[in-house]
Order: sequence, then C-alpha cells, then structure tokens
Amino acid sequence: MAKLVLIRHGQSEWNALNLFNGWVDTKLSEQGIEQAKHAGELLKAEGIEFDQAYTSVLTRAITTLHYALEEAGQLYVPEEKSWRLNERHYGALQGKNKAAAAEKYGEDQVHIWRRSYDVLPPLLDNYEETVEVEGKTYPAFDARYADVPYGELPLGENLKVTLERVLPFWDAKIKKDLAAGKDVVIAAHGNSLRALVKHLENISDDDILNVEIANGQPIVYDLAADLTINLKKVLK
Ligand SMILES: O=C(O)[C@@H](CO)OP(=O)(O)O
Repeated sequence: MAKLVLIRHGQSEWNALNLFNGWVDTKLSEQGIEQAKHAGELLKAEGIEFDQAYTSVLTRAITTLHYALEEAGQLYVPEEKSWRLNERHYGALQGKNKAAAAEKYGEDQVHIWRRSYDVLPPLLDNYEETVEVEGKTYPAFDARYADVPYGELPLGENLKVTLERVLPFWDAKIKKDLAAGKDVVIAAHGNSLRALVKHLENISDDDILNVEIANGQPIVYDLAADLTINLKKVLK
C-alpha cells in the first residue's frame, strides 16, 4: 500500500496581498514559511518516510517542499520539478487584486473564474506580456520554460486545461511510483492540486466548485494496489 501526500504551498506574499498569483513566481510570506515548517512537523509525527518528492517550477512550492522535508528530517528525498505541476495560469488576471476584480466584474463572475471547471479567465495576448506590481516587473515566461514546446505554454487556463496538462506527468511518473509501492509527496498549488484531487476522487465538474485546499495542510491518501483510495485524512 502506497501513501500519497499532497501539500499546497504555504501562504505566498501575493496570497497575503489578495492578488492572483498563477504562474507569477511569488515567494512565501513569513506566515507561509511557518505553515510549510508546520506541515513538516505534522508529517514527522505521522511517521511517513518518503521515497520520492515532486513539485512545480515555482518558488513558493519548491521552498514549501524543502521547509517541510527539512522539518521532517527527509531533505535527502529525491525530487523532481515539473511545470506541469504549476498553479493554473490565471491569464490577464495575474497580479490583479481579487477584491478589486470582484468590484469591477461582479462577485459571481470572479467566483466562476476562480472555481469553475471549464470557464477560462481573460487570456494574455502573447507570451511576452509582463506583470507589474508595486513597481516590480514579473516576466510571464522565462528560461525555466525553455524546454516546453512553444504551443504548449498557456496564455490562461481553467481547471479542465490544468488537469489536462497535469495528467501526462501524473501518468508517466507519479502513478508509476505509487504502483511500485513508493510513498510520494507532491508540493504544489491550490488549483493544480484541486485538479489532481478531482481526478483521484472522481469529483464531478459541478462539485469541484466547492473544493478548497488550505495552505500547508498535508492531505494524506492511503492507496490500494490499484490506486483506489483506502483512507484520506487532512493533517492540521
Ligand atoms: O492566486 C492564485 O493563483 C490562486 C491560489 O493562490 O488563487 P485562487 O485561490 O483565487 O484560485
């Protein structure tokens, strides 16, 4: 029986400011660092010893993984990063304030953009667009995406498109590890993890609207040999 642990990164600086993050490479806030360390303490208390770790290519998920593994005494665990585990790309909403967007477009519209399965956010016009926040410029795409075939990079994603780009990595890597009995941790993002949870738990397109994943609270699945879920618990 393999264990799969999903950890959403700790609070980011832009989560604290209530800004859409998406693929913008924001850092953990002080609170986010504490949440990541606490996640590691919880995993240590749970006694899980990981064989493999996966994370995205975004700093807030990578640092969450490292703080958590260090706290759990398992910083040695092999890790692999993939853009396929990135947060969903929030298109032209990236860097915008969520409350200001709700005032401008209406609460309902913003909720649909944030939580619906198949409604796309407003898209970026091109791959060169940058995001400006408080005098700082964030590139939309940089060298870390150099190996991704040009057409595969998104200009904005809904949860459906996010799931479609997570699944090839899940099938090729993570699922194989689990099937071989390895215990796996994935440190990723609110929406890339919602996509994965939808797939794993077979949640309907409508019901996924109400699924929220908290910062830094590990979700632990005990999986059967056929990867069906025997037990799920959220550590707090
Ligand atoms: O800003 C984001 O990228 C995500 C997660 O932090 O926001 P939301 O919860 O609105 O999907």
